[in-house]
Amino acid sequence: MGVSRRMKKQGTPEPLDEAHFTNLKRKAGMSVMDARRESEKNAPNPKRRRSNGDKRKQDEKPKTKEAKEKISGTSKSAGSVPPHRSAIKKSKKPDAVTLPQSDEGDDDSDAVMNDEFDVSGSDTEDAGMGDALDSGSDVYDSGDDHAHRAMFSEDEDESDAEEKLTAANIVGLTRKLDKEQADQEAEAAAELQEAALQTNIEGERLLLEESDDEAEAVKTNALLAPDLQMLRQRINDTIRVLKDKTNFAKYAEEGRSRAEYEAQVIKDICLYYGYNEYLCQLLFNLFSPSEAFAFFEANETPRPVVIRTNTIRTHRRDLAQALINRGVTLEPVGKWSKVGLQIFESAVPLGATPEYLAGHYILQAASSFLPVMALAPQEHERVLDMASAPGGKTTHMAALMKNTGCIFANDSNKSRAKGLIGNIHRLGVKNTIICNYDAREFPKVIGGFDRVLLDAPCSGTGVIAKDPSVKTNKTEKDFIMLPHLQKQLLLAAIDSVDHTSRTGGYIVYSTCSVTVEENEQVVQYALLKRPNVKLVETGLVFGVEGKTAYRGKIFDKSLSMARRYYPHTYNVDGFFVSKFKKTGPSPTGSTAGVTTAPKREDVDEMDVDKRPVPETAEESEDAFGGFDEEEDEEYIERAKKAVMRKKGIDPKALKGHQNKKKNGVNGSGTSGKKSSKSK
Ligand SMILES: C[S@@+](CC[C@H](N)C(=O)[O-])C[C@H]1O[C@@H](n2cnc3c(N)ncnc32)[C@H](O)[C@@H]1O
Repeated sequence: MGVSRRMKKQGTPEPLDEAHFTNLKRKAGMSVMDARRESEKNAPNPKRRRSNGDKRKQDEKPKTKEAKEKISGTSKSAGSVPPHRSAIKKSKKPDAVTLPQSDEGDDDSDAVMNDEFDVSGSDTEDAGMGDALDSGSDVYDSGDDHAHRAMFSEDEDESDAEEKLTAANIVGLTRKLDKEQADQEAEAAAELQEAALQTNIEGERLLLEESDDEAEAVKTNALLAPDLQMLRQRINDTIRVLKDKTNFAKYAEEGRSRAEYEAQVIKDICLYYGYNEYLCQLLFNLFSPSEAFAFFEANETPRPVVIRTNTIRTHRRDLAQALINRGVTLEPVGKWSKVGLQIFESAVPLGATPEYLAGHYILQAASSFLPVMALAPQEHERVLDMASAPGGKTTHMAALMKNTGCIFANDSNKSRAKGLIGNIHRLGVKNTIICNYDAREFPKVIGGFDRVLLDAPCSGTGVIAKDPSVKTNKTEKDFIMLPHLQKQLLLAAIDSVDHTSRTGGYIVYSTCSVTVEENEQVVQYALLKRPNVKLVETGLVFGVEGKTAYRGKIFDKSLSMARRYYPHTYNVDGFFVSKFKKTGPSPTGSTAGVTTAPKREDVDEMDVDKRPVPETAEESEDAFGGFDEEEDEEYIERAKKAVMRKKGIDPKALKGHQNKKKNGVNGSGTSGKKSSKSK
């Protein structure tokens, strides 16, 4: 009972409650985004925001209990839980600070990475919780070493001790929460009556087509709050009509088709949340109408702030203790991860603690752990991370491999690689080579990997809460171009793997998008083009099955082994994870095998620069690993010569030949030499 309410965790999460989402940005006549901007403007620091909490909290309540259940598809009896932000607060907590942006990004847009979270800010429902949680404060009191030792026990996943500790504090908390709930219910009952008057609008009226002027008025925030409420109510009502055949027969207006209702609700959702119509329809089609509504709602609130312990440098228990001592309120992210910590509140900037600077953790969204967990790279393997910047997953892989073996961390975007290099140095990763290729070319560069991760560039429809610009800037063209690139990249990933690998032979394909076009359809394409791979279980303990059929398209049955993650079901960023096993060589004519990986003995013989790498990116001359072009050229020349010598070619002889060609000289060696000298 109380335990689950109090200790609401990220891991294997329960569906989100609608009340949590509805942080009513619905100020008079404002779009969601504008209202958010407005509230940020008015509440620049957490303290101020919190002082407004009560009023907001009132606003946030769903109009009716019934409506709440309809929208979220859950009811209290069905185990609906309060939002994740209803976490424990210390009785005397220091002022919270705005948390920094994540160290990693899950799509190729920089905007995704620029979001800032405020765990105690306007999006939370913590009004009143401070008092309520007095009794629980000692669990998170940094002085209570015993409590935290128990919480982060040796095997990192012990929950017994955690529960005992929690139980001791739960009675007072439960009483307080129950009282709050009773008050809310009384209030809701009063509102119910009021709402019944307001919303008892004839279906005909609800479905009246808006004139262009009216639609424009919504866009320009000229509508008054009641109209926005009515829009929301109409979405609710239409969703109810569309729920199933019975409801349609019962509630639909005579003469109106399902398609008309659908068109209406899409239009309303676009206006209410600010999506372009194409994307709205695409996302709406993924779910049942009520689930789609929950998805759109979930995109309006940020996901929990999570950090990943860097086990190269520390243990989660020690890190947790160190951060608690600094006034951070946290708890393990869930049983599914041994390295994640969910941050509820922090008195210090998480991107500037000594532990952060010493590389003990990285800010990383919980769902970004999943592709690496599925890949499960082993010690001493050779692994390729095809699209790796800024390195959240590369550094996770390095930690799982205990800094052994070798990771090729590639990204085609040199400027994004700056973050990758920074993270690699900060986190003490030493088994990684950074490359800057278009990954479609990779099998021609080097192959024979034990495992490959393709965390593909994508539209970012899973991270709309982080980057609301996706709502308007992703168009039909993106959903043609991106899958095209993703398919090419996936084939290259497959062709880069050594199917005879004794320990591996695996490829993980992931995106932070939820569209079928970028996920199942890409995987299906690869299965058709590469009969030498099959899908296997990801090994992930939670997640919705991949789709095997979608809008008339039938996919391979094995796609059910892929996993989908949604903000509204797991309170994590939207994600897709699939895992392939390569069972045979790539077909002739494919990119595979053009250049295979050199054998270990050959690598040892190669002309390798053994000078120490600078400790930090700042020490480097430029951010891309400190190489300058001239220096680079020298290394390339040396490596080329070594390769030539191995092939039995005299590099000097070839140099003369090249110089001749450069100068357009076809004649005698003398002129070639001359030009070389003059140069
Ligand atoms: C989703 S992000 C990768 C995030 C990264 N895996 C992490 O965990 O930090 C996708 C990356 O793909 C890179 N990218 C886009 N097109 C590429 C291509 N053709 N070859 C290699 N990388 C590419 C982008 O620069 C971007 O950094």
